[in-house]
Amino acid sequence: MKIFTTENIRHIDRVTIDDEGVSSMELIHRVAEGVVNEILSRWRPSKPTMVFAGAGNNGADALIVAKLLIEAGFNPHVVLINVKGDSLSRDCRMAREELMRMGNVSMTEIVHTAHIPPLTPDHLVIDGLFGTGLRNPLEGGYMAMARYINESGATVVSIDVPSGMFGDWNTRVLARNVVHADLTIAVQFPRLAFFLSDNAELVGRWKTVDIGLSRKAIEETTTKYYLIEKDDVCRVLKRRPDFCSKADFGHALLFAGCYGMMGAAVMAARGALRAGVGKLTVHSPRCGFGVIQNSVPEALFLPDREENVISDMTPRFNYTAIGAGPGIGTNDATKGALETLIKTIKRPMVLDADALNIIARNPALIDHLTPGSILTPHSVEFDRIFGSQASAETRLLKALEVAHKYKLIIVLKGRYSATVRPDGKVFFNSTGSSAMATPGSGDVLTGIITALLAQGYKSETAATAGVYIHGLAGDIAAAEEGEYGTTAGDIAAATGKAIKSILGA
Ligand SMILES: NC(=O)C1=CN([C@@H]2O[C@H](COP(=O)(O)OP(=O)(O)OC[C@H]3O[C@@H](n4cnc5c(N)ncnc54)[C@H](OP(=O)(O)O)[C@@H]3O)[C@@H](O)[C@H]2O)[C@@H](O)CC1
Ligand SMILES: [K+]
Repeated sequence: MKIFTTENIRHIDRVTIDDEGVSSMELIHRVAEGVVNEILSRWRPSKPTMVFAGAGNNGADALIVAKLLIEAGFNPHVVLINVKGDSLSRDCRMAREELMRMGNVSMTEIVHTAHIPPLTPDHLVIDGLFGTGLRNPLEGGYMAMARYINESGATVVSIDVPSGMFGDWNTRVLARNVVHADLTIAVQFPRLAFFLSDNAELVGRWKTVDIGLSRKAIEETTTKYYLIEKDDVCRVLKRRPDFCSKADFGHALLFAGCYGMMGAAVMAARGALRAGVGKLTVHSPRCGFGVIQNSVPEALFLPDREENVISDMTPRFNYTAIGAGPGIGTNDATKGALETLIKTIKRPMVLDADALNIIARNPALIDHLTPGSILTPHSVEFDRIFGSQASAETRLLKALEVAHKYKLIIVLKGRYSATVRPDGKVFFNSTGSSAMATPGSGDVLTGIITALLAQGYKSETAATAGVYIHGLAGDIAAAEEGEYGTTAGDIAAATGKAIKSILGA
């Protein structure tokens, strides 16, 4: 699914109104119906409800929501901001008239000074103060109103975006000056800001309401941001031919493990095997022999000459893909071995965990990475290499810059892992949950992506499909084991089921 910027959405909205002859009032009604359906599925009409409406079309949406709630038996109190009595947009004025025709509407219209009726924690707030027409971060009375709503402890449903938050970038915005929603119901599309962890507490849970914006305009409008969904992965995953052998599915090499961290090698190996690699070699220190042979007997074991750490990463065979990092530690011998590997290898690799920590200690290595190499850092690992970032937003922007500069694929791991490509495109992942915040989870991902690379998928595809498969495997595992009990082993074990469900076989 495309994720559009606010500017894109305004354009699509305009085309829908101008070319397809749908009136903006009709669109406002569709938004309001969608919002009210969500409310009716959660709360009874006896719920004390206050609707906050701003002067623009976000306010118009809110006023029609109030009307529909009254029709459904609710008794909402409406607070409408109409500075000096003449600031309402045309649609907001029409929505106000439509609401007032209901008669007996309980309303406070703020014209000069704000006097807001008391809000209690028992209240349901419908937040239609500001949507995508926000020009600057909230100040003065608007800011005070957002804070008042937040401090009330009421349950908040925001229309389109939490008021005070921009749909795209929020570098200049302070969280406490934005309405904190429990549920945000976005018009047609989720916003870029929803996928950045900084905004999670503002957006709450989110849903979209389909208001039938122009299909043609949606198709024709280009964007750099996407949400990866099942169909996208299904389209790129190749089905296996009837006549095939393991030789058709590549030979991957994993440099993984050290004394005390052999489990990371096991997790990566299991992920790779469940992701369909034809042949897998695990290169670990000698101490890992029994561990690998016993727990992943399907893999070949290649012992390092050292007992406890990897000291040599010279590939002795033309492997179709190499992954390095899980559990290797940052010992000097391993550091030297990885540096040599990075400087000599001419094909894209997957680098994770301690491989990233080693790069962080010698950032000049980045220049030697083969274009198309895939780095899979979580936020701390990313910052160690590319410098401390103030927010998830600046981290994403930095990732875009370095992915372009060094021609790398960077997977920023998190709730919505973002795969950032050299061409400036960002693919947010839609699968996975907090159940995957468990040791070894990232090692499984390294194994999956390395296995896809080994099978001949391009780096970009291996990364985005790998992240989706990994998240779906996490969802399948969590359905059995729950958010506390899911382990990396469960995620690895569910990887095959995830691929099966994507392919629909
Ligand atoms: N996408 C779609 O297809 C559809 C979208 N729809 C809905 O429309 C919403 C967008 O509506 P919108 O453009 O009227 O803007 P909105 O957010 O209501 O605010 C504008 C008002 O705020 C004011 N203002 C701005 N910044 C301010 C500040 N810092 N401090 C104080 N004031 C400030 C601004 O003042 P002005 O700039 O005019 O001086 C103006 O009065 C969108 O989010 C969605 O809910 C649906 O209805 C139908 C289909
Ligand atoms: K809003």
